[in-house]
Amino acid sequence: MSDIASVSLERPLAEIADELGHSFSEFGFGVIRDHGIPQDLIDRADALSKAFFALPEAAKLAYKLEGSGGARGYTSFGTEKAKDAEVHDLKEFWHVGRDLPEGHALAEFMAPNIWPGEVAGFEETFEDLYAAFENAGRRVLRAIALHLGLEEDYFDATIEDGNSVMRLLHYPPLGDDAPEGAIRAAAHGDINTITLLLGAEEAGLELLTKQGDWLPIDATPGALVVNIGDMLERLTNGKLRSTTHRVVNPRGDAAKRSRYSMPFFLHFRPDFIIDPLPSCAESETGNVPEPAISSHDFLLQRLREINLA
Ligand SMILES: O=C(O)CCC(=O)C(=O)O
Ligand SMILES: [Fe+2]
Repeated sequence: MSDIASVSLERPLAEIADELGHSFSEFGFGVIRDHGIPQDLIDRADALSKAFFALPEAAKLAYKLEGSGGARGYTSFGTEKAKDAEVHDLKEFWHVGRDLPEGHALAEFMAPNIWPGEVAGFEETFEDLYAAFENAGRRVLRAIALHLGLEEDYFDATIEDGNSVMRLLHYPPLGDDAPEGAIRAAAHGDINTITLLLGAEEAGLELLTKQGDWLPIDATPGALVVNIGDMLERLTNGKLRSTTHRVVNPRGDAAKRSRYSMPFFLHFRPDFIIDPLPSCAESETGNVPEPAISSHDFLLQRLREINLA
């Protein structure tokens, strides 16, 4: 078994497509260097995320939108629970989504963003980071398209105006009062198309291999960890794997430190129909294709399972 691929996104896509594709088939994960998201933007975003989570709980709770499924703004510690988990995750987070112009045909699927007034520069910085994540994600999907034998730009139209969500995550230092068995992020698969994650150089992220072992993911500082979500797994009839992963609690001194990370959950357009690709038929993957479903309906199904809708 080879290792998780680590590739430079500056290389010609045709050269990296299969290396990445095989890593996504075997592990569901790949590491991307030279992803084009400027380091100074990442540094600013990190600092602002830390500044937000350092606010008093009451100030943060003012940005919790009841009944919105946590799609925008703040979700407090002790809310999200992985599918089938007994206890909640040890994390709090903030969601930034796409801002569509008023009257846009897809506006009904995407609530407007809210911004914490206490943290100067938050809106501008995270709008920029959202756009930078999108560009990197589009390029990764072009490599995936080549690997699948599709036109390079196949995915471009499928993600245009998609309801991708950027999550700023804070796992506080471990308290003594955590429920038995609770971990920073319990084992789960991501729901979306692909996820691009910044901050994985801080230890804790692990994936479940096909053989059933937990494999720590170690990323070089500044690299993007990319994983396949359930929607792309369904479209490719399991050829690309949406792999179960988790964030374990650190031991020793690290337990006294917070962990911060920033996943970008790249989504298809809400009206994109996830209909398994003919090139990923049962004869190729051994799986019976799932029926077609719109990306929006699929998302709703899954959010209900994790307590967010
Ligand atoms: O914080 C991390 O490293 C991973 C987070 C994650 O898997 C998620 O939020 O879906
Ligand atoms: Fe995840």
